[in-house]
Amino acid sequence: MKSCSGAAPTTTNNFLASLLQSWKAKSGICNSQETSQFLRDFVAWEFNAFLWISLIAVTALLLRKVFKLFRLWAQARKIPGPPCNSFYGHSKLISRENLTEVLSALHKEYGSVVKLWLGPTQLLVSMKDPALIQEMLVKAEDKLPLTGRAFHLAFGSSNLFVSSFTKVQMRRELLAAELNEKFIERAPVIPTKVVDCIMERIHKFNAKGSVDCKMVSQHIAFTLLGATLFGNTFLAWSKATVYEELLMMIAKDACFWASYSVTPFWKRGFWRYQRLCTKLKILTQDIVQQCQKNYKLFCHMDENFPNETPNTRMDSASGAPSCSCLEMPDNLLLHKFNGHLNAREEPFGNIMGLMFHGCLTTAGLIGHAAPHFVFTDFGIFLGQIYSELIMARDGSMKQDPQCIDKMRLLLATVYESARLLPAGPLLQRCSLKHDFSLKTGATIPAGAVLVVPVQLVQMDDSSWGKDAHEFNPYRFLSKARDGSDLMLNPSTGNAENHVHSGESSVVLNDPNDNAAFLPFGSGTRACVGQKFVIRGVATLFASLLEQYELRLPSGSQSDSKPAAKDSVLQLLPSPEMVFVRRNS
Ligand code: HEM
Repeated sequence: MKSCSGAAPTTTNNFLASLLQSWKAKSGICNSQETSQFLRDFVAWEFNAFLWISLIAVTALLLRKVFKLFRLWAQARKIPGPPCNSFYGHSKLISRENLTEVLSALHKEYGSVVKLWLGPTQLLVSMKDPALIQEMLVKAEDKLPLTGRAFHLAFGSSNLFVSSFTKVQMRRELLAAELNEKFIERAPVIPTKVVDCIMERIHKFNAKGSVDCKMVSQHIAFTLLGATLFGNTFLAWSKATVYEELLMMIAKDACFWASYSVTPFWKRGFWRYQRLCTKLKILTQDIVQQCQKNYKLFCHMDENFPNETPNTRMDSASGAPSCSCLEMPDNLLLHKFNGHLNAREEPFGNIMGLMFHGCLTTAGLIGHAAPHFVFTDFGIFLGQIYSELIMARDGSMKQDPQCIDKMRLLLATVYESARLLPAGPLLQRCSLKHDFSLKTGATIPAGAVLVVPVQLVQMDDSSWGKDAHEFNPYRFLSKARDGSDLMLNPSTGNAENHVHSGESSVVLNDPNDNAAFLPFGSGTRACVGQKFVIRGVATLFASLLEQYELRLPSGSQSDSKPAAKDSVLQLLPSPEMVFVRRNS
């Protein structure tokens, strides 16, 4: 039979044209009315098919969800804990502040693993037994999407703080290698120049009289992190103050905006917040460009000035105070660390994320450690700290880049400060796809949120002894093998002898040997900055105490208590302090 249209389909791939052609050929239909009828029928048929497929897909999806939910409910019945009485679960009863108290009461009643329904689909499982916690933190690799969401909203798509372990793994390894090897194993943890710069700022603060401990801690943390990530260029960067202010403003609102499950585009406040984040991005770009410019320039000059290191040349160019000791190279992290971005990543997202997390947490630690060095509180304790300092300054340790390792009591004080006031009240993990079996035989169903109430675990008598709630850095020190006398507690009164008795009389225990030490988390997603931060903060205190005595303003008493603010736990109200300059 002859084709009526007279025009053959232009390509064999054109499904509709060929279908029409063969239909016409078969039925002998030639006029345009019938053709358009055919097209209408065809579109209607396609549309119906589409609707059916969508309906089937949505039903399958819903059934899957309902099945998962039933499974969650069934599995959760086996975990001890209060039942979910209302549709809203227990979430209405819990505020951010009292969640630790709620979990504490539940653990007392139900044991070391308890469930808490936050809503009909939201199951929280809390663990308090250190051995179980260690097992869980090693096995559970993914984190809750909320944290990643806060970083994503503020700093764009980046993959250092995201939920999935596979996405974060490579960056973690690069960062850990940079922080641990480069700084800790080959050089003093913080170059003298950074310490000098921080001390210079403290002199300025001090000129105004008493200082707010929080403000100084924040500033120290910011300078430490900035110099670590951006090198010497950061110390002379004119926009550093604005950057610090922006970072703190973002910290105030980050969790609030991330808590919306749908990004609140309709809120004006959200756009204000976004503008702050954009400004931060522009400033990060600025400092990164400056670092790269300086680095390229000075590397290029290498051949012409073989006697000068890139850093000494950069000092004079960047205007940073010059110093003869080992220096931190500019461009740290920027090349290696940022060199593996994929197309969707915000180029500075990881750097901003690190500045954000590092500054807040490190400031919290410094702010909590500082009151322990106040002169009036611990006579014997401070005496020992000063003895360590004098030994480090005058003795053989002076030229030793690892000398901070020998200030054991100082390091133990930093550990103890981190133990008593961790950065956050909870560690969290989740297992969205698979059930999670513990050695005890208990099964945590997929979809449950796993949490560790860090404050409870770190102040538990069974892990830390009867003085678990007290400040006792000596718990991290133990007797040296040579059998010499040992300091255990300042109240014994004989402790002073030990520091004078030589370097080897006490040994600093690795705090991570105690499974209940969790200020930096543990397992596959533990904090990458732990080693660096502990030694960095101790180094800063060593310099500070060498030059200053810390005192409370006359007539004032510190009655600060730990409370959550700006995404971290901190002492509130922030204590005031006076730095009294020591005689040489
Ligand atoms: C006193 C200071 C700090 C504290 C208390 C702290 C604490 C923490 C905690 C509790 C976690 C979560 C761990 C877990 O869930 O098991 C974490 C994660 C992390 N920290 Fe820190 N941190 C500090 C400083 C730093 C610094 C200075 C850096 C790097 C420059 C850093 C890099 C990271 C990274 C990259 C993660 C994410 C790990 C992941 O999700 O895989 N931290 N930190």
